[in-house]
Amino acid sequence: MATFHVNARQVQLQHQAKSVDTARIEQAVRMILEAIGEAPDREGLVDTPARVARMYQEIFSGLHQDPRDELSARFHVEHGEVVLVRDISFYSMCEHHLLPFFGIAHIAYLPHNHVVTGLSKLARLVDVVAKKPQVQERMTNEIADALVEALEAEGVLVVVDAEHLCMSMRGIRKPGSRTTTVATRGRYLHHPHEREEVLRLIRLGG
Ligand SMILES: Nc1nc2c(ncn2[C@@H]2O[C@H](COP(=O)(O)OP(=O)(O)OP(=O)(O)O)[C@@H](O)[C@H]2O)c(=O)[nH]1
Ligand SMILES: [Zn+2]
Repeated sequence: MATFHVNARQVQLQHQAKSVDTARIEQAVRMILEAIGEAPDREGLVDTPARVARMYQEIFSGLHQDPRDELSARFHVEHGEVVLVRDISFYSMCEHHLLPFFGIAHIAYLPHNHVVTGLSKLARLVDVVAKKPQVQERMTNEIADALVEALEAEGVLVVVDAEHLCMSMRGIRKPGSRTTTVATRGRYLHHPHEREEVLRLIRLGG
């Protein structure tokens, strides 16, 4: 069983590697360098298109992955109350400017029938939804939906807090401004006091 799991993951990684057309990225980066008035063949830039292609392969690796696959490790525990993992750091790329936005995600869920997933899997889930051109609201909702769909979680609360470089280093230029997004599912939609309790637990980490 464990062996199959590893093999499936290797297949998935091979698929990921193929899903980014590195040759086209290299051509495109070269064109951008020319378009901004640079000399792509000068010493410092000659390897840059290939470097950027390798980097995009890494930072956009979530594009062809199903977030729910990250939650395939499921087991029973004698625990029927909330599970909260706080302060999961992430880096994503804003789909409007292709500049990073980065921060932390907090994930809380109420297990269905005592079925939980591994704690690290929640962090893997954040990485998969972050590693593609994104907006923060969609990222937050994709995390919540994966938990409902894969774990049938009775309730989910996801809070994402991030800084967007497209607001800091260009445009409106407001470094330090932070954006908080929340996605609520299931029981927490209808039981505000329970939702408030989870938010209180999240604040304990602050
Ligand atoms: N809602 C939301 N907006 C985002 C996110 N990331 C970037 N944006 C915004 O996307 C918008 C794009 O606006 P446009 O007017 O098309 O682009 P722009 O002229 O570069 O806008 P400015 O950033 O205001 O200079 C900007 O207001 C960004 O702040 C995100 O994750 N969520
Ligand atoms: Zn942006």
